[in-house]
Amino acid sequence: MGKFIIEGGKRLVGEVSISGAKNAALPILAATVINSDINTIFNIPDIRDVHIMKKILKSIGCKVEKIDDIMTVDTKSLNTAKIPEDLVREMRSSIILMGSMISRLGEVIVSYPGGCEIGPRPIDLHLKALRDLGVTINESHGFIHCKADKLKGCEIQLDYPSVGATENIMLAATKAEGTTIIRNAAREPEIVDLQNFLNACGAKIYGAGTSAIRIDGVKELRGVEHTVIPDRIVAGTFMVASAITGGEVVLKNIEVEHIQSIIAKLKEAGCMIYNNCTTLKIVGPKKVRAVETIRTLPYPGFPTDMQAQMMALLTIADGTSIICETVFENRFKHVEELLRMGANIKTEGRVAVIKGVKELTGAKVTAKDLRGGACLVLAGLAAKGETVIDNIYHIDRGYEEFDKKLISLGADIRRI
Ligand SMILES: CC(=O)N[C@H]1[C@@H](OP(=O)(O)OP(=O)(O)OC[C@H]2O[C@@H](n3ccc(=O)[nH]c3=O)[C@H](O)[C@@H]2O)O[C@H](CO)[C@@H](O)[C@@H]1O
Ligand SMILES: C=C(OP(=O)(O)O)C(=O)O
Repeated sequence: MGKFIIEGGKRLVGEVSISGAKNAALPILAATVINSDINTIFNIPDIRDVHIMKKILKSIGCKVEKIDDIMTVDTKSLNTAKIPEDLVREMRSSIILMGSMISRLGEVIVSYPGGCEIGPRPIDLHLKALRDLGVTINESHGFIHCKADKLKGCEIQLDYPSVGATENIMLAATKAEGTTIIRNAAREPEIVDLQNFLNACGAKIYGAGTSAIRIDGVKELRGVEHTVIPDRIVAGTFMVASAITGGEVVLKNIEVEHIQSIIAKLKEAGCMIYNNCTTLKIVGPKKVRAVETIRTLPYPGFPTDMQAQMMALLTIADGTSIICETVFENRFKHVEELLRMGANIKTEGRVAVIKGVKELTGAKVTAKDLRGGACLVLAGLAAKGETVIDNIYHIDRGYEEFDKKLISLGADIRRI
C-alpha cells in the first residue's frame, strides 16, 4: 500500500493539463462492446479504474491496447457473457457493462460491483429499467444473471436521476426494437459524452444533457474514433489546490461550462478566477472566506465528487460553513481524518458544520475513498509540517500522476 508524504506550506504556481474524465472514459469503454468492431478512444486518463476496465475487456475476449492516452479496443472477438467477479468487485463502473453486454449478446452474468465505500449503492433502478426493456434477471449468491431474447423500447420514469442507471438504459436500448424514453434522466456531461460516442457509432439518441432522453433503436453499430471530455472533478481538485495554498494555477484542457457550480463556490470563498472556454486561471485568496451552505446535487448542482475537496478548503476559512451531502448516505469518512489535522468539523447525518481554524497541522491520516483521499492531499498541502497519507490506491483510482502534477506546481509531495 503506497503512501504520500507531504510537507505543507508551499504556494502552488504554474500550469497543469487536465486529463480525460474517468466517469466518461469508463462507460464509453464499456460501450465499445456493443459494436463488434475497432474503436479508438483518445484522452483516456492513466488511472487505476481504467486499468481495471482494460483487464475486464481483455478477460471477455476483446483486444485492448493503450499507447499514451489512446486506447484501441477491438471488440470483435468478445467470447463470453461472464464478467470476472474479482474485477467487478474492484470498481463500481463495471456495472455499466450490464447494458452494453445485453445489447451485444442478449446476456450478461455479473456480480454486485465494488468501489469506494461512500454509503450503500443499490442498483435497483438499473435492474427495474432493464426488466422494463424485456430483460429477465435472476439474482442469486451475489450474482446477477440477465438474459433477453428480444429488447423492446419502452418509457422509463427514473425515481432518481441516477448516472449509472441512465447510462445502462441508454446502452441496453440502443439496439432495442422501437423507441425508449428516459424521464428524470441524469444530466451530467458524461451522459452527453456517452450519447456522442454512441451516435457516432450509428445510434440514434437525442436529449442527453436534459432530463428526457429518447433512444430510437437501431440494428447495428460500427466502431469509431472518439475523444473523451476533460475531467471536471480533477479540474475542481486542482482549483482547490491553488485556492488552499494561496496559489496561482492555470488549468489547461478543461470545459469551463462543466465546472460552473465549482467556480461559483470558489469565488464565494475569495478566489479570483479568469477564464475562456478551455483554460482557467485561479488565484487563491490571502484568507479563505466561509461560504453559504453547499448542497451536493445531481448536475448542474454542486457535485458530490467535489464535496470532500471543498471541505478541505473550508477548514481554514474565516468563519463557519455548512455542507449538506444529499447524494450519498455516508460520504463524510474524510472528516475524522481532517480532525486529526486540527480541523473543527461536526457532523450530524448528512450535514457537516465546518468552523474555520487558523491553520491545519500535518498528521498521519488514511484515505478511505477516492475523493476523501484527494481532500487529505489538499489539506496536507496547506498544513503546517508533515502529513502522511496511507492507502493512496484509492486516489490512484481517479487521478493521473497526481503527485507529479502537484510537484510541477511546486508542491513538496513524495510517494513511497
Ligand atoms: C462511474 C461514475 O460515473 N460514478 C459517478 C456516478 O456514480 P453512480 O452512477 O453510482 O451514481 P448514481 O447517480 O447512480 O447514484 C446517486 C444516488 O442514487 C442512488 N441509487 C442509484 C442507483 C440505483 O439503482 N439506486 C439508487 O438508490 C445511489 O445510492 C446514490 O445515493 O454518479 C455519482 C453521482 O454523481 C458520482 O458520485 C460518481 O462519481
Ligand atoms: C464515487 C466516485 O466514483 P465511482 O462511482 O467510480 O465509485 C468518484 O469518482 O468520486
